[in-house]
Amino acid sequence: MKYYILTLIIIFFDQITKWMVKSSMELYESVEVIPGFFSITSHRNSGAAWGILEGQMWLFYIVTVIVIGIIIYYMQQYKNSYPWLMVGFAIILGGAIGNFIDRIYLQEVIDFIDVVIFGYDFPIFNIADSALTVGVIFVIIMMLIDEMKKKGKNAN
Ligand SMILES: CCC[C@@H]1OC(=O)[C@@H](C)C[C@H](C)CCCCC(=O)CCC[C@@H](CC)/C=C/C=C(\COC)CC[C@@H](O)[C@@H](O)C[C@H](O)CNC1=O
Repeated sequence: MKYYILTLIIIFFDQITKWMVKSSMELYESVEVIPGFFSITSHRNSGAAWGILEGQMWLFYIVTVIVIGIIIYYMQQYKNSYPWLMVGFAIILGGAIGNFIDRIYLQEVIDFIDVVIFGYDFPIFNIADSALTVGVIFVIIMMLIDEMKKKGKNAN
């Protein structure tokens, strides 16, 4: 149960930062934080990553509900056996719900984290996207570590 607190914290920070951007910045207004690397740019995206499937809200609702359903199912399954995996799932859940709230209320997602990584102007994203990406990578790493542990046991 305590993992859902992590989910709520991510949703809270995601919604707070989006609200601050929406209420205090003009659309497409940009504030350089670290010149040449990191800016806060008020942006909207009615699609998914890289603006794909723009405007397909019903598809996003269905996919997001499926993602949330799968995550909650696995969190119930593994809640006593894989604590670190639960952390990863709770982070993904926070990200998925954060963007889901935007899509329901605004039919688009508020983005504002504008970074230039190795000279590539990465798509502008938000806290929810960061949680989804970090959570997905974290879960993959935890599963790989668990696989190696199992192989190690079988080898002995
Ligand atoms: C992060 C998933 C995208 C997020 O998915 C969600 O909401 C989920 C819960 C529901 C979607 C309907 C389904 C996921 C589609 C998967 C996908 O798209 C492939 C993702 C690859 C990913 C590696 C894991 C790359 C990362 C990209 C970006 C994030 O970099 C940190 C750029 C984000 C910017 O394009 C920004 O405008 C996006 C905007 O905020 C809306 N966000 C979404 O749709």
